[in-house]
Order: sequence, then C-alpha cells, then structure tokens
Amino acid sequence: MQEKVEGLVQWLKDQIEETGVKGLMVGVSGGIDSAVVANLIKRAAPDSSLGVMMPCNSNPQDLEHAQKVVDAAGIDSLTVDLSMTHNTMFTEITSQLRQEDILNPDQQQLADANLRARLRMSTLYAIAANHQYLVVGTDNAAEWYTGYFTKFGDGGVDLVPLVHQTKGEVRELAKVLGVPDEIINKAPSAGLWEGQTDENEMGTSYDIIDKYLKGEEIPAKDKEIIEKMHHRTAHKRKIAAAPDKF
Ligand SMILES: Nc1ncnc2c1ncn2[C@@H]1O[C@H](COP(=O)(O)OP(=O)(O)OC[C@H]2O[C@@H]([n+]3cccc(C(=O)O)c3)[C@H](O)[C@@H]2O)[C@@H](O)[C@H]1O
Ligand SMILES: Nc1ncnc2c1ncn2[C@@H]1O[C@H](COP(=O)(O)OP(=O)(O)OP(=O)(O)O)[C@@H](O)[C@H]1O
Ligand SMILES: [Mg+2]
Repeated sequence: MQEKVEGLVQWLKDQIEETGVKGLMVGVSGGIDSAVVANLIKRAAPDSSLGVMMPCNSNPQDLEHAQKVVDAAGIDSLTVDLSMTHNTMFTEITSQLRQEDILNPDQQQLADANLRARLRMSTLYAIAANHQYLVVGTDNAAEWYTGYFTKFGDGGVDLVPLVHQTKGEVRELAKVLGVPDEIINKAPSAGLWEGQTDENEMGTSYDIIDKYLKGEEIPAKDKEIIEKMHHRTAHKRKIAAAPDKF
C-alpha cells in the first residue's frame, strides 16, 4: 500500500507539472473517498492544496467528520454553506414547472440530490479559477464502473486518481494515510438525503462490486444489478454525443 500511495502522489505531482497549475483541491464530505484524496493532494502539494467543505442541508455530523479529516490531514480548508442557495434554486425551478410536469416524489428527490452535487461542482470550479488549482475527484473503481455519481456533479472534475482502486483498496489506503477510524468504519453515503446509504440505494454492496471487478464469482442477482447500472450509465463515461459533420 505504501508503494501505491507513493505512486499516486507522484502521479498527482506530475499532473501539476504537466498542466502548470499552482495546486490541487477537493471537496471534503466527511466520507472515506474524499479523506483519502485530501491526504494524497496534501502530500503532492503540501503548500498549495485545499479541502472545501460544502454542507447543503446536510446532516451536521458530516461537517464534524469533514473537519476531523481536514485536521488529521493538516490540509488548508474552507467552508462554503450551500443550503440557502440550494433552497432558493430548487424552489424557483419547481415553481416554474407546469402542473403536469411535476415529478413524482422519487424523481423529485433525485433531481434535488443531483442539484446539490452540481452546486458543489460549481463552487469548486469558482475557487479553482481563483487559485489556479485543479479539481480532484474522488470516484473509486466501483463507483466509476457502476456510474454511481452525478454527471457533471461529483463526476465533473479534472483528475480521478482513485478510479482504479476498489472500495476495499480505498479503505487500505485510508489506513496507511492515517484517516481517522471513525471515518473508515462508517457506512458510505452520498449524504444527498436523510438516511441515504450507497448500498441501500444500489441494492448491492461494495464488497460484492469489488469481487465482480476482480473477476470473482458473485450471486446472479448482484451481477444483474451491477451490469444494468454499468450499461445504463455508459453515457457518463463518454464525452457528449455529437452528429457527424455534414
Ligand atoms: N443514454 C443517455 N445518453 C446521454 N445522456 C443521458 C442518457 N441517459 C440519461 N442521460 C442524462 O443523464 C442524466 C442522469 O444522470 P445523473 O444526472 O448523473 O443522475 P442519476 O444517474 O439518475 O443519479 C445519480 C446517482 O448517483 C448517486 N450519487 C450522486 C452523487 C454522489 C454519489 C456518492 O456516492 O456520493 C452518488 C445518486 O444517489 C444517484 O443514484 C439524465 O437526466 C440525462 O440528462
Ligand atoms: N458536504 C460535502 N462537502 C464537500 N464535498 C462533498 C460533500 N458531499 C459530497 N462531496 C464531494 O462529493 C464526493 C462524492 O461523494 P461520495 O459520498 O462518493 O464520497 P465520500 O463521501 O468521500 O466517501 P463515501 O463514499 O464513503 O461516502 C465526495 O468525495 C466529495 O468530494
Ligand atoms: Mg459520502
């Protein structure tokens, strides 16, 4: 794992060198993926790395966890509270829809959740432009393969260092990097609505997705869920479709 840490840190340093930017930044949620990225960017750019905490009508415990991550990593940080912006924007959007266009409650919850992820992306890019930093994403191999991220939200980033690491490998990296146990041991959540956990929403588990990615046998019902998610989200891993030139 130590070798992997060094390889990823070197890769991040190379990206700074090749692109000519001044540093790297990440949204810090209080979850394990962003905790690992915060530590990696701090090592790659000790004096020019930034963690941004962005509560958005979130559970207050997320912010406490995010602060613990920032403190343990020793990374510079700032907090931008997006709750009011989100309320105003979502209320204004839905008030403009015609009655017959009003979404069902599940679709509405998803639209609301994805708006939060995209407000975070907009915030990160506003700060990145100011600092001349790159925005570093946190998607791991399991999230990337299943498309379990918001297109142009948490998926809207410049670098994706963890994209070949299974969730299990992210946990191992977190231990080596000194991420607090409380963060390592909690259930992965997008925190996009009260009580959301990744594994409940997906209907399968990261352990099973990791096994699938390593070519190991998994139950047929999980295989079906994973392949369906992968197929349905192919568009998120490609650039926008364009017609042939004529
Ligand atoms: N075939 C196609 N070709 C091109 N574009 C296509 C398309 N199908 C849908 N689209 C477009 O994509 C949109 C749907 O994609 P998207 O907006 O991403 O939305 P969607 O995939 O429906 O939802 C995002 C999922 O990611 C989860 N998430 C989000 C953020 C963070 C985390 C986390 O783990 O922390 C998890 C979230 O809980 C939810 O399950 C559609 O509204 C449409 O605009
Ligand atoms: N409240 C938040 N403040 C700042 N960034 C956030 C916040 N919520 C989500 N993000 C960003 O969106 C990313 C995607 O969230 P995701 O839940 O997949 O990762 P995580 O929270 O780091 O880890 P876990 O999957 O274990 O919850 C986060 O890693 C982080 O960069
Ligand atoms: Mg999370």
